[in-house]
Amino acid sequence: MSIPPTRWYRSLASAGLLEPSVHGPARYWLKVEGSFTRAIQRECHDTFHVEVRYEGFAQPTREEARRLKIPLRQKAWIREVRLCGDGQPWVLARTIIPLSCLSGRNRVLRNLGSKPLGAYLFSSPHWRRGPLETGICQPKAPGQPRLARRSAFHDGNHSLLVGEYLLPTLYR
Ligand SMILES: C=C(O[C@@H]1C=C(C(=O)O)C=C[C@H]1O)C(=O)O
Repeated sequence: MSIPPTRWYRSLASAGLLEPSVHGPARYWLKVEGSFTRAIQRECHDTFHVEVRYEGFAQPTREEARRLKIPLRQKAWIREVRLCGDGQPWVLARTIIPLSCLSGRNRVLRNLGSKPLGAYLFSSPHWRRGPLETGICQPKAPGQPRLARRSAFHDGNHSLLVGEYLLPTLYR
């Protein structure tokens, strides 16, 4: 299950002008504050786990590079996971971590494995979340996400970008 091309909007309201379904059952998940991992864990009856689909140095998309203000050809540490509740994938998450973010105390970001990134970001006093964007996906196959959310996290002048793509199983 891969991440489809996505258009990003500064607010839920502006995305809603094109895609009224943002105001449907997914709305809660598009807006929920604090750690998304925690919010998902609260919804599980039984188990929660993070399944790593990809972790390594790769090329961000042009749009991601522009959003992070990094050189267009510079590779970054990219992490793609599935957040699974009660054995089902509920969310696909894609995180872009620029090279400048991987030194010093943040070296651990390369060694997360199945530990949720949110647990690290929200337990550290250094990271602050920027505003939430709303994403409208262009699914290419049945079952792919249609709606997403994204925000940058900042540690001083270092930033990383976390996109969370909601699978219909989460909100239907
Ligand atoms: C940013 C958070 O981290 C979550 C955990 C992720 C991971 O482990 O890669 C990715 C995206 C988020 O859904 C959060 O919990 O808010």
